Amino acid sequence: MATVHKINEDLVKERQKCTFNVQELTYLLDGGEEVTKERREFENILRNVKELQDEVPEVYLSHKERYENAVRKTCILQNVRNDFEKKREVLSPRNIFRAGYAVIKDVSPFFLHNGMFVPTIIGQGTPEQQAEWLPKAKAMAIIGTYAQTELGHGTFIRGLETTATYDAKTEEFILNSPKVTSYKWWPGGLGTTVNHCITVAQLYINGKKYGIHPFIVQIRDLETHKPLPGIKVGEIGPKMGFATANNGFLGFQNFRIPRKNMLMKNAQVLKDGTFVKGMNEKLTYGTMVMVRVNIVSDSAFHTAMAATIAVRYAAVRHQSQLKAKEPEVQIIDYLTQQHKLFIAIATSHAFSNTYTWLYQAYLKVVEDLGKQKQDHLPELHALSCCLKATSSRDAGVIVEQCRLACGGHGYMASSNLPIIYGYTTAAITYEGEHTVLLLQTARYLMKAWMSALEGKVLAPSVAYLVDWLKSDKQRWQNTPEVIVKGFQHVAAGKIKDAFDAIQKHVKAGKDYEDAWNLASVQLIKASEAHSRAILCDGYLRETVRTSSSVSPSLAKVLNHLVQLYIVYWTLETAGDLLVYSNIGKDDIAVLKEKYEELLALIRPNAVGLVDAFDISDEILQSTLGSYDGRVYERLMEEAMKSPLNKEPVNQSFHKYLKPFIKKAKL
Ligand SMILES: CCCCCCCCCCCCCCC/C=C/C(=O)SCCNC(=O)CCNC(=O)[C@H](O)C(C)(C)COP(=O)(O)OP(=O)(O)OC[C@H]1O[C@@H](n2cnc3c(N)ncnc32)[C@H](O)[C@@H]1OP(=O)(O)O
Ligand SMILES: Cc1cc2nc3c(=O)[nH]c(=O)nc-3n(C[C@H](O)[C@H](O)[C@H](O)COP(=O)(O)OP(=O)(O)OC[C@H]3O[C@@H](n4cnc5c(N)ncnc54)[C@H](O)[C@@H]3O)c2cc1C
Repeated sequence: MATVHKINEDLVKERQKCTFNVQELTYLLDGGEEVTKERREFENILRNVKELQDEVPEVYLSHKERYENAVRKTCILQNVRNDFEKKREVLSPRNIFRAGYAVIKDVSPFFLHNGMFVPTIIGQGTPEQQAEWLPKAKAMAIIGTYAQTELGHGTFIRGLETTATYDAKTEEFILNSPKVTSYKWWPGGLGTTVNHCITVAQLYINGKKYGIHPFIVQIRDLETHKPLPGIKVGEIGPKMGFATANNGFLGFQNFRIPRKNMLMKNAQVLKDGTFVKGMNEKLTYGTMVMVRVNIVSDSAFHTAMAATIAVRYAAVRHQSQLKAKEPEVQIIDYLTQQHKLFIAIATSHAFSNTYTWLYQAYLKVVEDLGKQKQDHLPELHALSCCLKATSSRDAGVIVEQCRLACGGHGYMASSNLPIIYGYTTAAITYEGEHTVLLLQTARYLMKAWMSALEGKVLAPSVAYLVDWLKSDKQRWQNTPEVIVKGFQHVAAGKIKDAFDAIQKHVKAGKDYEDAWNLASVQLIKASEAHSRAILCDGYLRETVRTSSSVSPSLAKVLNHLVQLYIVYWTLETAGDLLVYSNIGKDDIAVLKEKYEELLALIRPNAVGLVDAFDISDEILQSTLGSYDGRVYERLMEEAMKSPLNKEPVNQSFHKYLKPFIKKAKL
């Protein structure tokens, strides 16, 4: 039986100070008591699977051993999940996603199977194709990934070079990678794990190019796992993070697949080679929209993980004296520390709340598309791009801030903060590079601005442009509602400036594309300001909505958090607000005080707030952040696991050091 340790006294005291019911907040964040119970039950089962406990910490394994261990454990995880789902409802995707971190220390080599392979079959396949592939994929009788990016192109997917040439005689597509830059590069699990993939390739029929389309391709033999003839596949090697994700490369040489393997929900190729266009060619990009929406939720979770570690550590850690002759204080009592950490808690809440409404908007668009309606698709694309970009970027900054807030110990692998940073920061690039996605939103914003000038009715997320044009700027008040309006004024002002900059360049004789490039720094700033306005507005609205259905003590704390988020960003962007809104210097001075008051109000609830994220020690895997706060004992226990501590004298002493020292003495 596992030894039960005493909880650190500081943490006990912190938990006694908490003014709200932690469990109530956990249920709220999970989306209901039932979801929490399901999650805890599943995590508890995993906790007791002996084979999932690592004898040697993963960090000491070689690249190959680490991968093999990850595959072994992912297979066990999948079996446990299957058994669980036999008896009960299917687990919610978020609960599986979270539990995965308790098993795989980094990123699973099967990540892309559930994350993109299965969703692409659902989103891009016809009912017949779904009937053929989905049961096998869901049961994991076939394992797949999403192979889009190539060595030469990741962002500009219209420029992909893999070709799929239709041969009407045999009713097959012939896949080829004509150049080294045409090789697929990056797909998770592709290296040595998957036997299938969705390949995105340029379609050619009778010498004519029809753009990029998704194809299901079997790349390895199901029995021997050897690459099929005509397939060149392998792993791309070590990266900054994603150590066990098994990212791979893939090339095709005259590799034939049947016609039915092109996913044809949108566009089709008939037997005789006739190409039937879909309702909108951008629907081929549908899986990316879905994943971008999910990244907002992932960012909330990664931020919550880092906040949990750093807040608990800050409560346990004592360093320096505030006053001479008094004991060293808990570092959480330094206001600068609260400034670093409480925004991390609030940011996680901001992203969770944003995800709640964004996911509903996504479901509505999917439902509409089923009825051949696509009116809300451009707005969803614009929102998912800028919110993916901003949430992943903010999460990266916050995780690093939490690491720094843990001082030297934050640099230890055993704090888990370096690994969390590795996978958080990857999301800034994957699924659409940060700047590129901001520019996609800017494209939408420029059109919206033009429509606003023409007096047209705008989509809800940009309706503030019309208000801004119509009304005088509202008299400033330091209330959350007016500050949110202020963020909208900043966004509107920056959108107008970027638009005017483009017009100026065009008037000076530039092509629109060159004018766009010349204005693009302003365009991304406009897009960022739009994101911040959307985040603050959505977070405030969701908090007001939920506050009426929770206990008054919890409503109060949620209100402190949303205010902190809004005031924090007001002070961070005060320069912009001074330029574009009616805020005055005196208002800013008042808000500085308000910010300090909010830090003080949140202080007694800080540990309770991170406890409410309910992230188990197995998922956190952090010497600094465990529930019991045995920071120093755990640091020492983990250090003792180093293979270098297993023998009193390392052989390198006899081989190298001793002769070296002897020589030095002569
Ligand atoms: C329940 C919650 C928890 C869930 C847990 C589960 C976790 C799951 C995790 C998931 C796994 C995570 C995966 C990680 C691994 C990473 C994988 C990858 O990275 S896959 C590869 C991703 N690649 C990209 O994202 C490529 C980025 N590039 C593009 O998207 C495009 O090339 C571009 C949008 C930048 C440009 O496309 P292009 O065709 O050149 O378009 P234009 O710029 O000319 O625009 C034309 C027009 O189209 C509109 N548009 C563009 N994209 C879309 C879209 N997706 N949907 C709708 N409309 C779109 C654009 O707005 C333009 O409109 P217009 O009216 O003409 O202005
Ligand atoms: C960890 C990880 C996992 C991944 N997993 C997968 C996967 O499973 N499947 C898959 O298919 N892909 C995957 N990818 C690839 C990923 O989707 C691409 O790397 C990403 O879309 C960025 O494309 P790129 O690498 O071509 O960057 P580039 O586009 O070459 O970006 C380089 C720079 O150029 C700038 N730039 C490019 N175009 C423009 C523009 N139009 N305007 C202004 N600036 C521009 C960018 O802002 C950036 O600063 C993964 C990547 C990573 C890092």
